[in-house]
Amino acid sequence: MTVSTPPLIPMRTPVPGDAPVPLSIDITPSTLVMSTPAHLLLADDNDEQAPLTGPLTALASQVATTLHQPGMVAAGLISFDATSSRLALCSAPRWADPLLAPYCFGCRHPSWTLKAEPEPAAYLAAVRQAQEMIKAGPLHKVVLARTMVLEADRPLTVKELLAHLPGPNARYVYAAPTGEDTWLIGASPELLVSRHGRTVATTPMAGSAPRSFDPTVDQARALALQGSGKDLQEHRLVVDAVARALAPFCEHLYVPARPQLTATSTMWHLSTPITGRLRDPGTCSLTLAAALHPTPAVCGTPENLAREVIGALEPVERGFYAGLVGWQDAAGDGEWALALRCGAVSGNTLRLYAGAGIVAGSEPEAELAETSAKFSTLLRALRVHTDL
Ligand SMILES: C=C(O[C@H]1C=CC=C(C(=O)O)[C@@H]1O)C(=O)O
Repeated sequence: MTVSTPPLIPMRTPVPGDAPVPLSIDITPSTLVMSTPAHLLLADDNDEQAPLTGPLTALASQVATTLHQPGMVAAGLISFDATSSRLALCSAPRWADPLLAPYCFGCRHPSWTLKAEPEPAAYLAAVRQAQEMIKAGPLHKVVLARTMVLEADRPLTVKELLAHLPGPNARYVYAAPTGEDTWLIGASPELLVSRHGRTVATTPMAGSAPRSFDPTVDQARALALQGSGKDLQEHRLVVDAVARALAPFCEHLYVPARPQLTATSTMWHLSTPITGRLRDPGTCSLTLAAALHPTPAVCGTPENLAREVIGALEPVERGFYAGLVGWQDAAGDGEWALALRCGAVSGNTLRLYAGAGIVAGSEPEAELAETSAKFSTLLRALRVHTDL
């Protein structure tokens, strides 16, 4: 069994003013917080420039004209449907070492009430409907998501929620403002794309299995995933789409023939670390993100049909879930993770999102269990005990 190491991301060279791991993170309601395998970024809105809110296709040129000073970054969220974004333009980003472990000790957790939306039975019905469409063709794969609404007995703060999220293998931990006193927080395993100089990296994931507390069962699930025809097919669709989208930008593109296993604290995933070298050093990270998003890891194939099916079968708008969270600097370097394993925070409410890739060979009950396991990334971190 091969278990992957994190993707190769060159460390950013420390500059004067960088801080060591912070003991307490100083954030305001407009701070984007993003911890990646290489660093922690804290980016605040610039008082003189409103955040960029346009479609993904317009962002590369808007960011290029707006980031006029070395050291500035544009950082934030891009929606799943790519029509809207919220990128703060930050002239003095704070960089520090990544967050590796929870940094909240002995806090009082709220009491929660939970409600699945839609109910599990409705999700199962939607999965079966999607499978009928796949049988009829030409749909091959669609990612169907559901949500879980958690109501706390008191208002939630991003600071307290974020403090519990870092942990083993949650490669991208983030809290990003989405509006007046609303945020998306999450702990995602998946890198959509990074660009550092001429080096491009992406780690598509698809094909998953919940982890088990029993080590024997856990290993058996990992091995079964590695040999599962259904999961390998689901994974291949994503790798092919990603390689096709990146190829025109790259003079070399290394695509491993077989996926690896990646573990998070709650899931096993099939993942393929792809690296490339840019043909044109002027291609920025947002141009690459626009060419890739949405991959079949969050949407499906064919893409337009999958989008329609998602619109028809998912009762809750995705918003920024399954969109992108990340940053780009004035040199065009940047990192964009998929906004997965996340929840939208507003007042006392936290709405969690989780999806699963549906293909012809899917078993609806297993896809429901997979979404439950994906919810448990945040539920466990926040000490919410529930039988999903
Ligand atoms: C859509 C989600 O996960 C994606 C990422 C990794 C594996 C996936 C899968 O196996 O279905 C999903 O494509 C989610 O976490 O909500």
